[in-house]
Amino acid sequence: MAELEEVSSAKCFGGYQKIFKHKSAELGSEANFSVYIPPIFTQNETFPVLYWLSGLTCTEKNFIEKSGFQQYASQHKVVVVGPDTSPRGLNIEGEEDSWDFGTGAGYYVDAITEKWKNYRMYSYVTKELPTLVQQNFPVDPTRQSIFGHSMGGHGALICFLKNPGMFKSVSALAPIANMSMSPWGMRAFTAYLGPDKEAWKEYDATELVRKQAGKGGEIPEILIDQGTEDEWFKDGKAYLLPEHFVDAAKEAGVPVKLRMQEGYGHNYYFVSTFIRDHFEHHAKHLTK
Ligand SMILES: N[C@@H](CCC(=O)N[C@@H](CSC=O)C(=O)NCC(=O)O)C(=O)O
Repeated sequence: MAELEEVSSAKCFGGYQKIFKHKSAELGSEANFSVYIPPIFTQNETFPVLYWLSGLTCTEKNFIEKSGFQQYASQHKVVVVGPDTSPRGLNIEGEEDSWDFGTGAGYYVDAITEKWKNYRMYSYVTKELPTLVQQNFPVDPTRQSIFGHSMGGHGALICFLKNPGMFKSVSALAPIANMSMSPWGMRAFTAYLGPDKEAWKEYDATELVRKQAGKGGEIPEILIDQGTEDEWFKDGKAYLLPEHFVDAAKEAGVPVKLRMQEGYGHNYYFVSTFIRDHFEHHAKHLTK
């Protein structure tokens, strides 16, 4: 069993907000992740688990320090796990040069180019981390869901759509919903996946939802919130493109609720405002 080292622990809403580190086999580097454990009243009790994926520049800390989610995790009795956003400290040439590429910008894909071969956040999030969590924390592996913000919203959507049955539900706040058409996505996919755009489709939420035609009845409603004053969305900015995802989902018969939130930006003020709704969305699937 992989060894976990506790980095920090703080009591919060009756439960504990913790950070752990370990040596990741997928990433070939040390990796940190956060875990919120709700109050435990019964011995051997297990909880559903909700995976949170963060956006560009984030570590495992942004969400736990800025969103205020712990009160809802405590109330709904859900374990919440949040990984870092890329491998770190690999000394790859150029990995520290940009805020939206390299370190802090793993985009939840498994890179196939030689230079970025350690950037395997997709396998880390869908395989290594859930295994670690199931081995070390009181979770029920049959009740898992996933959500995220921006790059992490993209990550949540693709992890859900690529793994039917693994997650009970998905939601996203201001996701990068069509990576192949987003300037962020085009740069990252070219570097991590190479120039063949067919390979990009495997990690593009809009392309993946398009492929769900005929399976709509099996997919629970996907919740997406988008701020109208989001600097990556307003005035025709084409970084997020939630409308492309909604159109493709509609064609495929997949239920999506896109809520346009008047006046909100791309920041954690927006995330913290709507995070309660996202817990309620997932609790309907996880706690019944
Ligand atoms: N250049 C800025 C902005 C970076 C930024 O806005 N990051 C967002 C995610 S964007 C898409 O994935 C974020 O979540 N930031 C963390 C936070 O705590 O606000 C910068 O370098 O900060």
